[in-house]
Amino acid sequence: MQSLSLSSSSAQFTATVRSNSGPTNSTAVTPNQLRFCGLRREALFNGCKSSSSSSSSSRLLCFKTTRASKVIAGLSANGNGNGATTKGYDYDLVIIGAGVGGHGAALHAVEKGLKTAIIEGDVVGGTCVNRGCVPSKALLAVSGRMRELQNEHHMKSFGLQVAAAGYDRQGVADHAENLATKIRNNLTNSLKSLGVDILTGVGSVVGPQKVKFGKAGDSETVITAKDIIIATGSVPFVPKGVEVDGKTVITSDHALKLETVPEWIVIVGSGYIGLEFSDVYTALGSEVTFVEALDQLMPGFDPEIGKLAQRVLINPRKIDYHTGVFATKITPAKEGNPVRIELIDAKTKEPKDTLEVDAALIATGRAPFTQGLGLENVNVETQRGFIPVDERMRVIDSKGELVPHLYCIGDANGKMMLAHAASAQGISVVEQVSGKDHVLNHLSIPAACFTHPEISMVGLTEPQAREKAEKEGFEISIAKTSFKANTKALAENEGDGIAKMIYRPDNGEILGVHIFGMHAADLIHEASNAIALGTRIQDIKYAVHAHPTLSEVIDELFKSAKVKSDVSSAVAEPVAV
Ligand SMILES: Cc1cc2nc3c(=O)[nH]c(=O)nc-3n(C[C@H](O)[C@H](O)[C@H](O)COP(=O)(O)OP(=O)(O)OC[C@H]3O[C@@H](n4cnc5c(N)ncnc54)[C@H](O)[C@@H]3O)c2cc1C
Ligand SMILES: NC(=O)c1ccc[n+]([C@@H]2O[C@H](COP(=O)([O-])OP(=O)(O)OC[C@H]3O[C@@H](n4cnc5c(N)ncnc54)[C@H](O)[C@@H]3O)[C@@H](O)[C@H]2O)c1
Repeated sequence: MQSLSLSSSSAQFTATVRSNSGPTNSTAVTPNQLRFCGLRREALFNGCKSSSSSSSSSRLLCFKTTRASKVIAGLSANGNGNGATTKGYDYDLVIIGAGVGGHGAALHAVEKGLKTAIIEGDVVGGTCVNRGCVPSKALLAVSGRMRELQNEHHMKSFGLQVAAAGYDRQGVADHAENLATKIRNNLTNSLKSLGVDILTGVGSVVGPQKVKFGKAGDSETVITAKDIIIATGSVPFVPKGVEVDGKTVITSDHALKLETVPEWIVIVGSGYIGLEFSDVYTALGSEVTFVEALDQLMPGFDPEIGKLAQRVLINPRKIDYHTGVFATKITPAKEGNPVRIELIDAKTKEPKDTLEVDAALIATGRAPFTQGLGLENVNVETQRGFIPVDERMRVIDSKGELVPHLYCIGDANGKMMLAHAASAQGISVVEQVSGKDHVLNHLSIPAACFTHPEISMVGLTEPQAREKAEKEGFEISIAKTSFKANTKALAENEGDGIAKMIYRPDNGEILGVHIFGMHAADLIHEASNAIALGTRIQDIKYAVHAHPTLSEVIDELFKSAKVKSDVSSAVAEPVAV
C-alpha cells in the first residue's frame, strides 16, 4: 500500500515555502537551517514501489521552518512572486508535482499572469529529468557512438580506421547523472526566475480548491487556489511474483545508474524502455534476452515498422527472445545462484521455460503515482490507479461528474505516458483556466524510441487506421519512402530506414506517419505539426526542403501520396517579386 507519509524515524521534515520572486524572500529559512534530510524517495512516498535507491538525485532537499502558513499569507497579501492572486485565494493555480508536466504548466501559467505555486515531494524534474528521458538519452548517446566505433565495416566504408573502442563504465554513468543534474538545475532555475513558488513537501487535496502540503501530520500547511492541477506522474510497474533487489533484478530507476554491465541480462517487456536499454546494453557488450508477453516484439509499433526494426535492431545483435510468455516469478541472484526467471505460456498459462541469467530488467510499463492524494475528499475514485479525466483533463468524480477547478495531467491520467504529452496537457489546462477553451489533439503528439537507428511515429498505426476507416466508411492509402534513396542518408552510410504514411486519398488527411531510420525522432515533427494544424497532403507537398537533408525523406513521402482531389487550398496565386 502506498501512503504519502514519512515513516523514517530519522527524518525530520517540516514544510516550507520558497518564494522565488527574488533571492531575498527568506521565508524563515537561514542557511544553517538548510540541510539534506537524507531521505530516499521511498521514504517520502512510503510504500510506493518506485524502487529508487539512494542517490543525490533522489534525495529530498528540505528546509526547517514552522512558519509556512504565515509565509503563505504574506505572499498572498503582498502579491509577491508571479502574477496577482485572484481575490480570496492564496494562488490562482497550484500544481502538485514538479515533473515535466507540472513544470510546463507552471511556466505557461506565469506567461498568462497567473499567480502559481508548485508542490514537489522529491526533486524538481520528476521521472523524465531524474529517472527517465534525460539520463536514458545520455546512455543512448554513448551506445550510439560505441556501436559506430565498434563497427569496423561501417568505419571502413568511410575510409576510416579506428582502434578497438572501449569504455569506462563509471564515466558513462557519470555522463548520465551529470546531464540529469544539469537539466534539473535548469528546470529549477527557470521556475525560480519566473517567480513560481516551489513548495516543498507531499501535496494532497483536502477539499474543493484546497490543498495541503508538507509532512503528513503536524506541520502541514493548507493553501487555497482557484484551480488545482494534479501532476504526480508514475513509477515502474513491477508484476506480482517479481522480486526487485535493485542489483540483479532491477527497474529503469536502477538501470539508469549503470552500476554494472551484466554479461547476460533478461529484459522483461519489449516496449520503449526494453528496446532502448537493449540498445545500451548490447553496445556495452551484454547479451540480451527479451521476454515479451505478446506474440511479437515491440507490439506497440506499427507492425511493418516493428518487423523492419526487428531486422535491424534485434536480429544482427546479441539478442534473443521469447514471445507469448509471461515472467511469473523472478528471484534475484543470491548465495552464488543466478537470477532465476520462470516463464509461462501467455495463453495456456502452462510452465514454458526457466532462465538463469546474471540480471533482469523489468520494463513492463509504469503505474500511476496517485495514492494518498486525498481524492476521496472530492469524491474521485481512480481506475487502476489512474485519475479519470475528460478530453480537457478535467477530473471526473465517481458519479461521472466533473470536479470543478480540478485537473490531472501527465502519467497520472494515463492518456499518453510521454514527457511532452504531460507538458502539452498542462499548457492546455492553463489555456482553459485563463479563459480560452482548448482541447489537445492527442493524435498529433509524436513519440520516438531513441535506438540506433531511431523509431518515431505520430497518429494511427496501419491496423488502427484500417479499423477506423471501416467503421467510418472511408478509404485509406499508404505511401512509403526509403532512406536508401536519400543522398544525406547514403553519405552517412545509413540507408537502413523507411518512412510510411497512412492517409485518406479522398481528402488528403494525414492519419499516421511512422519513421524508422537515422534521426527519425527529429524528422517526425513535420508530420505531427501537419496533423496538429490540420494541414492536408495536397498543401504540404509544395513546401520546399533543403537539399541534401534527411527531411527530403518526408518531402518524398508527401509528394508520393496520391490524393484524388489534388486541389491545394494553400498555394496562392503566383506573385511577382
Ligand atoms: C527510462 C525512461 C525513459 C523515458 N524516456 C522518455 C523519452 O525519451 N521521451 C518521453 O517523452 N518520455 C519518456 N519517458 C516518460 C516520461 O518520463 C514521463 O512520461 C514523464 O516524466 C511524465 O511526466 P509527469 O510530469 O506526468 O510525471 P513525473 O515526471 O513522474 O513527475 C511527477 C512529480 O510529482 C512528484 N509527486 C508525486 N506525488 C506527489 C505529491 N503527492 N506531492 C508532491 N509531489 C509529488 C514526483 O516526485 C515527481 O517529481 C521515459 C520514462 C522512463 C522511465
Ligand atoms: N522514448 C520514449 O518516449 C520513452 C522511453 C522510455 C519510456 N517511455 C514511456 O514509459 C512508459 C513505460 O515504458 P515501458 O517500456 O516499461 O512500457 P511499454 O508499455 O512501452 O512496454 C511494456 C511491454 O512489456 C510487456 N509486458 C508487460 N507485462 C509483461 C510480463 N509480465 N511479461 C512479459 N512482458 C510483459 C508488454 O506487452 C509491453 O510490450 C511507456 O508508456 C512509454 O511511453 C517512453
